[in-house]
Amino acid sequence: MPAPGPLGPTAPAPQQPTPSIRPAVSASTEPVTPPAPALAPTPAPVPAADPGLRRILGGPTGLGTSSLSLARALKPPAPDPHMAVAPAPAPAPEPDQVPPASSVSASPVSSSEGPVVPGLYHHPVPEPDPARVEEVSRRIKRWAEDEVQLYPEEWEGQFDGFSVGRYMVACHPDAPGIDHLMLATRLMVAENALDDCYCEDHGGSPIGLGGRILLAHTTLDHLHTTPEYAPEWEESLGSDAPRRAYRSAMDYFVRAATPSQSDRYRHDMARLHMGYLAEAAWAQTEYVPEVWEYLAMRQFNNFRPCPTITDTVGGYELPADLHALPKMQRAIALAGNAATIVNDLYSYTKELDSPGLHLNLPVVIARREQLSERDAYLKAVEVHNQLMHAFEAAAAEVAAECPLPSVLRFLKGVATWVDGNHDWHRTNTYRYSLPDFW
Ligand SMILES: CC(C)=CCC/C(C)=C(\C)COP(=O)(O)OP(=O)(O)O
Ligand SMILES: [Mg+2]
Repeated sequence: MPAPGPLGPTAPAPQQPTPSIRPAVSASTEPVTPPAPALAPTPAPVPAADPGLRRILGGPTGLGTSSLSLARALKPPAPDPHMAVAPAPAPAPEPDQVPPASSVSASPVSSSEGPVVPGLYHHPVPEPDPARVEEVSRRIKRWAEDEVQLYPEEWEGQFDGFSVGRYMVACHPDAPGIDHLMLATRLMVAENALDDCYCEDHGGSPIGLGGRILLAHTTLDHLHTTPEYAPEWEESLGSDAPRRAYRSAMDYFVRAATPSQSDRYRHDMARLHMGYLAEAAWAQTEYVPEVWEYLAMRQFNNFRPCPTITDTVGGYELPADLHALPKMQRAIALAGNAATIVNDLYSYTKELDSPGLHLNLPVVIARREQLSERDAYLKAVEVHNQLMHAFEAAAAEVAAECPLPSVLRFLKGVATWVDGNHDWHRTNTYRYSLPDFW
């Protein structure tokens, strides 16, 4: 098997570097002025004619206010020859029309396979481009098996059942091509490998998790140390599947991203790892947190690192100072929280069946608020819906205050990721099934 990707300046190049996504400046020789993003040949288009963006941008509503909408004032996007043609979305309703059928599901069945959680506020997505899904699925399997030796043969069915190709194509419809999609797909696989193998049901345990996670985190945020100790660290990075996957996926990512995008990702992964540790500490002491405490933990043990790479995957950059705006941070946190509670709802029965008490929002609400399982689940749906509405309001606020093309495209990308994430959970009937509450 070939060796995994490089660790930095002294390490060999990855096996299949993709010339089209090689950055102008090597990640190891970061200039004072950040280089242009390697994957951003063109400035971010302004996707304002899209109803999805109108949803994010919001603007005043009510009779006679449509001309005030920020989204309507913006130009439509320049056509992108690399982008898959998605079915044209339906036009946004005028204020006196009925709201889009997309908003709240009253029926447990949506258009394609897999029921929607009844009452869940969500937005259906176009069917992901099948050609992209097929190619991403083919390439990710080659990467998992040949480059990082991710799983033993007997886990192959679970890898296929995860359907990560469909997941990432649905979440990143604006990716210029397969190489960009692969950046997100490798990271998604690596993140799940670590969660499964360190924390959950593929050999994971809360005991000693802090040490294991910290060492794995150095695949993303390298150890800088003396020549005496560096070789042992370098060797450790190939010593288990999660570390091999993190190291390789990050290596590809760093080569494609700007330094500040890579740093953003490292920071989000540190947040994620802190969340894993809180969850593990509570499992170890059998502590059932209060609902707000659970929500705080789940804000860290969260999908956040996935939507926040939407600009790198889209081939442009949201500048660091705009990403850091408090209102942008709020919008990102709410998006991550809504997306993560979607997981709690769809994985509820899977987690009830797992050994021990697996915390998720319905379980914690039932315990802490003395509600029946059904009422607690319905309350968790309501919490999710409030988070989604809060995200959309927060995103509209940022867009109104800072209507720059990169900001608008980033917000749209995050919203699209949230919708694609919901759709993946809904359609992944291999992995998830709904409780029988309706
Ligand atoms: C992809 C990514 C950043 C994952 C990090 C955390 C994670 C695995 C989730 C937010 C999903 O939640 P959970 O661990 O409950 O996953 P399953 O329900 O087992 O699918
Ligand atoms: Mg879950």
